Amino acid sequence: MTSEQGTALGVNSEVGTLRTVLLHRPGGELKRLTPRNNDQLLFDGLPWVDRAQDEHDAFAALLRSRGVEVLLLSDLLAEALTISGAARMQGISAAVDPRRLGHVLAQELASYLRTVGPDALATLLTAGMTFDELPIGPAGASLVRRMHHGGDFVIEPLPNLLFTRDSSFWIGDRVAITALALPARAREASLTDLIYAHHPRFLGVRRAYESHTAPVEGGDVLLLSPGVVAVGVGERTTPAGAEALARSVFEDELAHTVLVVPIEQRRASMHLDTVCTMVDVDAVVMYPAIAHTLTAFTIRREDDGVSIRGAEPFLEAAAAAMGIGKLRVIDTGLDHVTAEREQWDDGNNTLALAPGVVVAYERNVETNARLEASGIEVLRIAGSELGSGRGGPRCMSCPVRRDPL
Ligand SMILES: NC(=O)NCCC[C@H](N)C(=O)O
Repeated sequence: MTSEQGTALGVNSEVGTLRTVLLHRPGGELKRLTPRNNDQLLFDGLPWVDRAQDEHDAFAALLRSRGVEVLLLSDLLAEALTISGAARMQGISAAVDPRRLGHVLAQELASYLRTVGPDALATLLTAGMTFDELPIGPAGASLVRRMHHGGDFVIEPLPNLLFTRDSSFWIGDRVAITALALPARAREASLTDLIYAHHPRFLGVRRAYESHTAPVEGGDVLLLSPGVVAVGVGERTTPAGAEALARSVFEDELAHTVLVVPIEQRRASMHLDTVCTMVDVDAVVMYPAIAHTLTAFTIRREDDGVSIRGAEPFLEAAAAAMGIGKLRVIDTGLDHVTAEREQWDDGNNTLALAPGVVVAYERNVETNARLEASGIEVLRIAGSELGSGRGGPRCMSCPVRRDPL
């Protein structure tokens, strides 16, 4: 057992010193994006893939240079598929959809996938497969094969795997596999599920939010302080999802308070972490247009059930729940146009490596300058290609181990 394996995994805040993180180095799945499918696959443009990989490598290198252990999703996936037949079955059955492929093709595809080695299978499960790439004989009795175009997907690619924040998150010593709201992302959770179930690194790790009763995405979940969780409700996480998550974390004694934060249902603010992230134990960077209008419902665990208050101003409700006098907002103080541009480019989506130390996209010059003026150390990364999926450093990282606060 390595020393890392001997150290307890878990996360109880947004800012405790980051020790281990899960990233996904983008690969062949980004090469599937075309002007015809990019909207449906939730990208705003077509990234230059080699450059996106360079940018991602630099992000991973920066984290390593700061002492963070970087786990890569593809490596974990291939290792889990190598070790476990059950993992292979799980990955294959999530990727083969008989409703879309028909039974003939579904059976042929599943039989083929069972013969593929673990590395190749990991690639197929992430990058997908087109009808042209089907290695099995003529269409025969499959009407579906006869009627599809060669470039259509037999297995849909998962370009948004890059945003590891959304398909799982840790709360305390448990991991939650999320229920992703949109069809383009739903299968991502089958891969995080199989990794956490079958990779030896995660042996014995227990689950949070197991019921999956309604959509909850990790980008909407902020661990404001030990025991206090904020959950954004908007385009992705639903009110039912937030309610179910609250009940689940109360039952498992992972939190005593959940703040449910309504956010506008539009692409620019698809998750709470697109408008607000923590940069210190008592400080957030927030999109100025909403900083003082955001509200929250406060759900508390009580001896005889739960209580719900609100909605009240978010900053006050958060400070009260966290037991601090005030939650500092780093006042980006920007004019409307600059603030809107930098919010769109994920200026508010920072990843904290420790209290007061964050990773941010370099392009958000004004927001970064304001953060530094407030005493925050900003480690800049390039993101011109990575950002075309509309996600920043927080979206691209799932902390697995932070020092407890
Ligand atoms: N937490 C996040 O905000 N993640 C970014 C997700 C971007 C992705 N293209 C999506 O639309 O889901």
